Amino acid sequence: MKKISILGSTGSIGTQTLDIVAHDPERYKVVGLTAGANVELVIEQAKQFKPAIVSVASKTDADAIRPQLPAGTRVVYGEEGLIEVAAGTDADTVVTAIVGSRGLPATLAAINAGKTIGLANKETLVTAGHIVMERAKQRNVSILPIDSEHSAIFQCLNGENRQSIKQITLTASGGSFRDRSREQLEGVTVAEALNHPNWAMGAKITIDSATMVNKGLEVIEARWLFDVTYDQIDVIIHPESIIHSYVEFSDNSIIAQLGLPDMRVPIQYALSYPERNATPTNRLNLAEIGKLHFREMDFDRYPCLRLAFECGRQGQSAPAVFNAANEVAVARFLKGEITFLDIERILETVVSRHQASDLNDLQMIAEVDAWARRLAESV
Ligand SMILES: NC(=O)C1=CN([C@@H]2O[C@H](COP(=O)(O)OP(=O)(O)OC[C@H]3O[C@@H](n4cnc5c(N)ncnc54)[C@H](OP(=O)(O)O)[C@@H]3O)[C@@H](O)[C@H]2O)C=CC1
Ligand SMILES: CC(=O)[C@@H](O)[C@H](O)COP(=O)(O)O
Ligand SMILES: [Mn+2]
Repeated sequence: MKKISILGSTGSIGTQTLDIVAHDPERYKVVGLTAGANVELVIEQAKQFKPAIVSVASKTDADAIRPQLPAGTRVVYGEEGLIEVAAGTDADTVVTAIVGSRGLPATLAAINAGKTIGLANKETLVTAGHIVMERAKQRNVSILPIDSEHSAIFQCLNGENRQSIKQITLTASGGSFRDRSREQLEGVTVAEALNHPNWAMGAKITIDSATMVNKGLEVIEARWLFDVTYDQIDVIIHPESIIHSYVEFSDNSIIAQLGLPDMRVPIQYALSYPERNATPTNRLNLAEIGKLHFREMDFDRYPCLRLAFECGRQGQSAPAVFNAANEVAVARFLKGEITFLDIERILETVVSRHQASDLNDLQMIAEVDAWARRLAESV
């Protein structure tokens, strides 16, 4: 039986991970859960899955939920609580499903403790890819991608010689506004932006998908996970999200991974790797679908993707600044403080005012992250 802790169990990835666990209770046991604001849901989850430890955002929440949890459940809170759940249990695998770079310290703590990482939280790799990957190598820890594109690539590379990779191509749905011109983006609403054509996901990633920042983060994530150069990474628009990504090899052969857009497949693969287990998902029927479509990426239509490539190529602190500015801009858009197009204006302003420098530790990362956030709040 595999023991699992989930950081961010109340979110889209967190709840789908629990769905996989509930589908296979003989194979998986939950030992730790963490929530942010949604204490009602984490209470329900704790009653159903009986983890040894639960973390919530604040001491007030921790004190309030303690009497409602199964007897013996440890309740912790805050940043230290997250780290305790990430590193202080007998979990084999820690699923990182918190949104944003705030997940970084707990992810590193889990790696330090020798836990296998099921990585959904792409912002951690964008912010500190060099530190995370180096630490994982030192500790001989596997980082198994949950992000659908990276799970696809990981599956395409199974048994392949990494030296034979010619090109990795990430597929992008195009997001909520894929059929609109840039002029038609003026005045779009939050509700429209949250209406993703293919995937039901948390609010932040859904907005990132619409701006194409999500694909930018994924380009940087792929650079670290698969140790390839930015020249080896390409993005193509594929509106159906059936081909989740593909790899071209030195002999011009291409291997792709396909499936219906359902995150429970890549989650299951990360939990069961190197085995494959059944999932409670629907099967793909290509004859029923009939046609799949592809379009070349238009970097003028999606300037945030161009900026992400530039930040990735620049390296050092540039990706961390790009990520932090984006987290603030998206939060401001979701609160109705700025327009959709202001997100990219903020990103461009913050990135252009940043002088990239080396990031050697968490303290330096925290400082540059805070600088970018302050500027993104004030633009
Ligand atoms: N959703 C998807 O299909 C995919 C998501 N990802 C990545 O996975 C990660 C999670 O995404 P998703 O599940 O959509 O996001 P959600 O917004 O649905 O969930 C985020 C989770 O993080 C928790 N959280 C938020 N703020 C805090 C905080 N301050 N302290 C502690 N916990 C906090 C939330 O808790 P609460 O709700 O209790 O406040 C929730 O459990 C992201 O990095 C995303 O990019 C990658 C590929 C696909
Ligand atoms: C499900 C998943 O992995 C998301 O990151 C998804 O890729 C978002 O879709 P697009 O960014 O392609 O619109
Ligand atoms: Mn993805």
